[in-house]
Amino acid sequence: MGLLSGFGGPFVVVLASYFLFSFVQTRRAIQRQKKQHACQEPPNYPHRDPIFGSDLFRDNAENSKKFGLLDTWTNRYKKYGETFTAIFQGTQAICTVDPKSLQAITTINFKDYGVQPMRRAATLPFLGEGVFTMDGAFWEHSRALIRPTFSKTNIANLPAFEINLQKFWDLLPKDGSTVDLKPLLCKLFIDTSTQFLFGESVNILDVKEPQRSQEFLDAFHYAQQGTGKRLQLGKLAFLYYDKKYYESIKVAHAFADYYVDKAIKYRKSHLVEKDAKVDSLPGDDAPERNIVLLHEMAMETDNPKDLRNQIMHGRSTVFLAGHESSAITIGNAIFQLSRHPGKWEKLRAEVRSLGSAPLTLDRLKSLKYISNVIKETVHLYPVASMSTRMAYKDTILPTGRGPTKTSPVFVRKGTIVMSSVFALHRIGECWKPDPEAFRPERWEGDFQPGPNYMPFGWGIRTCPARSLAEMEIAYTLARMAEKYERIECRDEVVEWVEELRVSTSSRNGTKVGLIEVQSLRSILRRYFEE
Ligand code: HEM
Repeated sequence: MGLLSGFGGPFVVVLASYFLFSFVQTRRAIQRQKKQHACQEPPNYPHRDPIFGSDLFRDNAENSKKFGLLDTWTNRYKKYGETFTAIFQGTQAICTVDPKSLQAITTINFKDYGVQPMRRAATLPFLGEGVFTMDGAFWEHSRALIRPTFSKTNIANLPAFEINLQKFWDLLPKDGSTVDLKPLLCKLFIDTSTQFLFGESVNILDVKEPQRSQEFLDAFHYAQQGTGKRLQLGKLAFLYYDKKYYESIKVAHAFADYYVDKAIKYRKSHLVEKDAKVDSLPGDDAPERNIVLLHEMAMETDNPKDLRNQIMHGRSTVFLAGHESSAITIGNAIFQLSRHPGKWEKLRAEVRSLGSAPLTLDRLKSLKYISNVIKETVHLYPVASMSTRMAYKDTILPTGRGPTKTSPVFVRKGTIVMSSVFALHRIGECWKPDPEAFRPERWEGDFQPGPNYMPFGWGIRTCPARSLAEMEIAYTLARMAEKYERIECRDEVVEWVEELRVSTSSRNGTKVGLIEVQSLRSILRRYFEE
């Protein structure tokens, strides 16, 4: 005791001096780097609580409750500038929608940033570790697992998709009465993506189908909703407790495990087949088989946990990505087209110009207006509306500050860099004069928004399924155009209202009346007969 009290004073002084010295050294190093790169300071968000940023947190929560968080962020960028600093749950944050900076984060300076610190803990109970939540070697391994499948299936399996589409038609009213397309489109893509992922569809479109699939789906959506809340809570995710959330996770995992077991059996039998083939005569070609993502992954690993994680994984899981993003985007496109009958007619005229031959991939690719409708839909309503990264080291955002907005911004290690893709798609000069208008025509000619447009992400972590998704969306719209003369808006609320979960969608769905081509003819026939 005496010894401690004897040394206590000098020890504290030495320790304090050490910290002071390191602090001064770090500040000097930062100043040197700032000077070397001619960095400028971004403006600060006017916090009332500059330590924890609790005012910003509360403001976000209140606007989220009023379904106005996306507009709130857009207005903040308009007010404080395209790049400004803030405090997010006690951590320094840089909020930016500067296109060149976002481009640098996702390409040349990719390794300086990561997603894991924000995503892993919040998503772990449900999604485990996988391509969506991890960085570095783990992410590279996960991405490598799914890459071969996406490169082979860039070409969507349209005949298989058509089978599901036929079942989808059966669920739609034939008499033009009001229907909300949102949940039905979701079912269409659940069947499509489970076919692609597991090799067998859960057949949720089938009205006679067992309630097991519905039970899984409800559990999946509940767990997904809880995961969305945990992501919003950020560092405070551990405070989130909901018994039903954990029960839902158990149901969803049990469902996934069934398919994982099958995939592992497939791997074993396929490896035996492969060994047998070594002894077979040359020229014995393997029969054509459909690509099943889980089987492709099972050929790379036999680790059940690894496989389940890849199945369960958020946007990256093929499951969530496959069924949600495309379904939401088609719903949003119809949402707008039902409010713009002239544009629906233009889309139909383009599809009619192809004649009666079946819709092949090449024919789909020639449909420029449909392609522009898709681009415009994800411009207005990006499914991934927010993007967040953390700096793993001291680094630089190349532009964004200074009088000409070309001066770099210094980013200290541990800073969160937050971006609103929703705001990015509204703020840039290229969107003027009508960034909020639904105008597929803006994509005609040589319009190139470059990094002002990132609905599928950008750079190294960009969506690997972009072509697949675009083809499936184009096919669905083209087939609807063949079938429906008119799509009437039946929403009571005219505006699009946000719903923020892991993905961003229309809170009020897409309520429409679908007027079939034939039924219009028969109405006219009846009219003239009378
Ligand atoms: C309209 C449809 C879609 C949109 C708008 C979309 C958008 C995105 C975005 C923005 C990202 C990047 C997220 C980030 O930066 O962290 C992403 C990643 C990803 N998407 Fe998509 N996606 C769509 C459809 C799909 C589909 C259908 C699949 C699979 C069948 C898929 C699989 C993935 C995967 C695996 C990743 C993770 C990439 C990585 O982190 O390395 N997406 N998607």
